Amino acid sequence: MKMDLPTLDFSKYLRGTPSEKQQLGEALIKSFVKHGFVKLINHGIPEDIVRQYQASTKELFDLSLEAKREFENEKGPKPQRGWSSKGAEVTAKLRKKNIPVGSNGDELKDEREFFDAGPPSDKEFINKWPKAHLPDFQRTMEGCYKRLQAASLQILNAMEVGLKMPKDSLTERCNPSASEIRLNHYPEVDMKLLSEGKVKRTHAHTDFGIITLLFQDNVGGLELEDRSRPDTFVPVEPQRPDEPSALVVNISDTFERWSNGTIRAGVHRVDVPPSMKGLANGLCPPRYSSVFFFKAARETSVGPLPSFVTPDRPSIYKEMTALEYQRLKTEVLY
Ligand SMILES: O=C(O)CCC(=O)C(=O)O
Ligand SMILES: [Fe+2]
Repeated sequence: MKMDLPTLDFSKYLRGTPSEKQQLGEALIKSFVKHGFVKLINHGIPEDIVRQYQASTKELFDLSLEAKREFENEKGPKPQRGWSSKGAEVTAKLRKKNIPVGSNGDELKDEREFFDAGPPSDKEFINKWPKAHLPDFQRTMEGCYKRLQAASLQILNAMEVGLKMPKDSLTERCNPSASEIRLNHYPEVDMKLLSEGKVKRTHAHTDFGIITLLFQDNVGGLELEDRSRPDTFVPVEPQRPDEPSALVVNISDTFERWSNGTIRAGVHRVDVPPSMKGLANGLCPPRYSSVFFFKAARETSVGPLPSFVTPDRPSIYKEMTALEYQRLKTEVLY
């Protein structure tokens, strides 16, 4: 079953007339309310940055296991830093619905390895880099980080326009930056393992931040929940090799909380490419994605914003800081 995920031309916001900006902002919010997702073309991130981001993703995971262990993430209730091996976290545990009765969910593994890095200047949760093996990687990632943070702020400004909120009333909650880069590698895998049902490339979940920005490769497999038919998932078209990069953006938990549940986080997962659905043998090709979790400043509240709380719609989420929320969520993963 296909779903038409809106593709919006973000240059209409970046370089448009006031009325084009307004239209884009409203279309953005409409898509987020309906799907929790949108695709943006002409997103303003230069193509050479996107290519560097994707090439560095592949280069990192091509390192030997032994090399990757030198910058491995330490498990715990805290922002993740460095490399996480296959099965290190159990993403499925982020969504209670995933867990069968009588199980704690530990058998619901993800067939993926990933890498996380926070703000370049982070003194609290220090980044881990593959310095000895890829000397330029850190500089490239820091460049990508800055450009993706800037793009995220522009998208959030466009959301303010769509929601008729004062300019910067949302973006002012994002300084200093606590966003994170996430690189994913889904290794080539036997279809038999994926067809058994317990192991997925990534089990269904929502992300923790405000919005998530994602560049995919040409393989396919990202799926989002169809809200008109809960618990069914539909594919997001993969990137076409001959077209400029499309940025996939989804609403994440912090925005759902800020909006007091009026704009819900997009539930998503990674499955086999659409052409391989239903096959129980053969090999599923490797896949890579380059992601940016745009987050609120650590001390900022992730409780509902006053403009979303009314006598008819009292607050449905607890007050806590963005860092407390991240600790709570990462604690569940291990
Ligand atoms: O690889 C993808 O397309 C999705 C990755 C994802 O959902 C995540 O890293 O949170
Ligand atoms: Fe995700």
